[in-house]
Amino acid sequence: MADILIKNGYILTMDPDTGDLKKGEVAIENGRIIYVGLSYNGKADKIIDASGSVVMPGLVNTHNHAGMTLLRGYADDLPLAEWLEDYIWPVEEKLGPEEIYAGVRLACLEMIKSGTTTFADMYIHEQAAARAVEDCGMRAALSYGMIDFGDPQRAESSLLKGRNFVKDFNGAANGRISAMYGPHAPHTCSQQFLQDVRKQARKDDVKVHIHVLETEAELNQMKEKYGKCSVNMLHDIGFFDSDVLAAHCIWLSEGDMNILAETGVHVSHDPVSNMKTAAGIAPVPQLLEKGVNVSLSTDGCASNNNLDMFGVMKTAALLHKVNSMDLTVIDARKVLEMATVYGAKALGIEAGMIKEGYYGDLIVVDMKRPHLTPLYDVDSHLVYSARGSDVTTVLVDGKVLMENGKVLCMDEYEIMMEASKAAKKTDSQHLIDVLGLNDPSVDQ
Ligand SMILES: C[C@H]1O[C@@H](n2cnc3c(N)ncnc32)[C@H](O)[C@@H]1O
Ligand SMILES: [Zn+2]
Repeated sequence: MADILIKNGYILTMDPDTGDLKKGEVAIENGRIIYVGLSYNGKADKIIDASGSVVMPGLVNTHNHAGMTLLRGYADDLPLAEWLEDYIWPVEEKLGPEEIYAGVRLACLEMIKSGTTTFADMYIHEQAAARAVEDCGMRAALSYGMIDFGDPQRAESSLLKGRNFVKDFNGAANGRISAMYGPHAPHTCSQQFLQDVRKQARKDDVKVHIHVLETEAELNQMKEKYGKCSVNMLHDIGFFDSDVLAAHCIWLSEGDMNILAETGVHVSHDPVSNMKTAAGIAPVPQLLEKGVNVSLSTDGCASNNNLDMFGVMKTAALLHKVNSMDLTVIDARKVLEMATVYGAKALGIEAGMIKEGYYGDLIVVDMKRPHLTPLYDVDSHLVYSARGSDVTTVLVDGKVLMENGKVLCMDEYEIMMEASKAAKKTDSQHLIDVLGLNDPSVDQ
């Protein structure tokens, strides 16, 4: 007997072997998909009616700093280096594990409500992020953000934090959490430190998550320091392998792209963040052409400023069309693949497709909405017309986290209250109390 049977939906399997099904059924048992087809022959404990909806794999957001929901709108419209160094890094010092827990809970709530089932993260106090992920039921690949700035003592303490995180959380939450090493970037970490991290990751058999060539300033700094760009430096020290997830990858030469393709590095593309911070435009069509696995991501909430992967999908498509002045350069199906299949591949998880044996990580998108009417082409609507708020039901690991728009795995109001309270730790003079935290008549 299946645990859950989803009926009457348009099944966007994203699986080239089966193709999509205009009206199909998906059965889930013990967290895994056990049937995808026209009609399931067995019984199920629970039926989900997906009439008028698309059933698709949950979206995979491959680069986030989830705790940064607390800094949403804290400092905007500033040059990237100034934004990070003068605003974000100093205020992060004020945030402890309890605040980050509240911020990541808020991030998870926002992601679940907009159809993301898995995310990759790199941040401070990451054990608090792991706790939040464990509590809410999402899937995540988490890493402790490590920076040494060339200071051997910082290198040692950072690596220790990273190692402890991997030891404590890789495989946690019944396998929903995987741990990665998260050296911040080639210009904030010394070469020695990057080598040490690389060695440790191989030893522990876990993946590595890093920012690469987000800004032209990084490119110039690297050339000055090493006489070569970040990609060449990382390649020369043997850092690159198919277990590396590199975020941004904007300032790439043709040779750099070839290195990423040859070494099997996965690229996480953050179009909304890159546009907002004016970091540049990653050469995504060229990377895809060379066979690089490019997935999609929001980046942290402070540079986006939300975690809606539907917005990211649309932006990715539009950005590369206008940048190349060729609207065939990236189509809706390719964008959907990047947000599902390629994301799961980057993180090495059996998800991103509705396929027998894969995790029961899927979402239901309601198509009975004015902005989705009429319906000729499902791919087109999902990428160009839909929004995260069209997602009604979300399953992760075969558990229903949201059903018909109601979040079951947490109390929405409480999460917003706790995050708003945590945001007070920033000491910002600009925080506006919309939830009535300071009103004694509001139950706290
Ligand atoms: C893990 C670390 O990464 C920082 N961080 C957040 N957003 C960006 C970005 N766009 N580029 C570089 N670093 C970033 C966080 O502020 C944290 O300190
Ligand atoms: Zn980032």
